[in-house]
Amino acid sequence: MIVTLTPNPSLDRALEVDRLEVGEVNRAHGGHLHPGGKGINVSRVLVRHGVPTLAVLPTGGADGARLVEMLAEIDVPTLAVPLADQTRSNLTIVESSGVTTKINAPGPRLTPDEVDALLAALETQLRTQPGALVCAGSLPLGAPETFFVQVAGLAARYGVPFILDTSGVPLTRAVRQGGLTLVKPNDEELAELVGRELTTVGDVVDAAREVIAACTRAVLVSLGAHGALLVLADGVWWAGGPPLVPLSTVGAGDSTLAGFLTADGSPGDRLRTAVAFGRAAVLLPGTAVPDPTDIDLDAVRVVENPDPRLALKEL
Ligand SMILES: Nc1ncnc2c1ncn2[C@@H]1O[C@H](COP(=O)(O)OP(=O)(O)OP(=O)(O)O)[C@@H](O)[C@H]1O
Ligand SMILES: O=P(O)(O)OC[C@@]1(O)O[C@H](CO)[C@@H](O)[C@@H]1O
Repeated sequence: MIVTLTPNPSLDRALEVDRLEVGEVNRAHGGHLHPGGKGINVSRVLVRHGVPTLAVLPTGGADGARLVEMLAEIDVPTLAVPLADQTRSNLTIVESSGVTTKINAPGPRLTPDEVDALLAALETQLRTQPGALVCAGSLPLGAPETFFVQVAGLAARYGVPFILDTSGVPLTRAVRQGGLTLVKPNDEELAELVGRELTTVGDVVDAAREVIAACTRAVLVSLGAHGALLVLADGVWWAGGPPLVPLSTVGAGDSTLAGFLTADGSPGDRLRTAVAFGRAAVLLPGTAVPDPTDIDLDAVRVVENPDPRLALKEL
């Protein structure tokens, strides 16, 4: 069983346009509505691939109720903590070329009691000793910057491996505190975390090793069209395949993480699966998540100890 926590879920609304004209009236020719938020997306993928999961999330207002209904319709078990404020909607605009523009709302403001209720709900699940806890996405207003530090403390108390996919100050605080099993940044989030530009494979590996020294056993760095790098204390693997023209890149990182969690075997095999899941996600519209039939492991090449001098853009 994998428990996910999404502190700031959303209804993901996607609109398709030929070309986005900024400052003009744009007419969409298609649209999609999906339950969203990074942890929720991980749970959605896990359900599709037969891995038991439960999504913990705060919800408020009509959109919050709709989100829980939509998750029930696709058999994603949820533990929803009620809020006085409203669950957010995030907007994606996808152009025919595959260029994706995303506008994320800040989300509801949680009261201190609601933050405590969310942590208490999570603790009820951690007591059952799930196989892992995945916390993913941004923090809503009112949640302290140390929110994931508190979550790490809870996970440690119950001996549950803690996997984190977030960014900015909440990520920095969690990394400083330690006690993580896996961190899943993209290259930009990792660059922000270590405070320098990352242009080569070696740059990413050095940055990931700093994170390993500080707080975690593994770092899975997604690189968009250039695949992903998995860095452990004793090895580095790259996996990727021919670039794809995306229908929507939203949630590709979440599918990547879910793919990694579903896979068995060597680190290279698990990375191959992760990248195949991410690639499958970009070929789906909105925040749709891949089915087993969408996964093409053969399209993914894995390289152990990739050349550190290679530019990320050359991968
Ligand atoms: N254009 C593309 N062509 C091929 N694969 C892609 C492309 N874009 C993304 N991917 C795949 O999806 C994975 C995740 O992409 P990315 O690094 O953009 O995730 P992310 O920034 O964490 O996304 P999100 O936060 O929206 O979930 C990549 O590792 C890669 O395997
Ligand atoms: O604002 P956050 O929490 O950082 O990201 C939220 C979000 O962009 O992440 C998912 C894709 O990864 C979407 O379903 C959702 O809209």
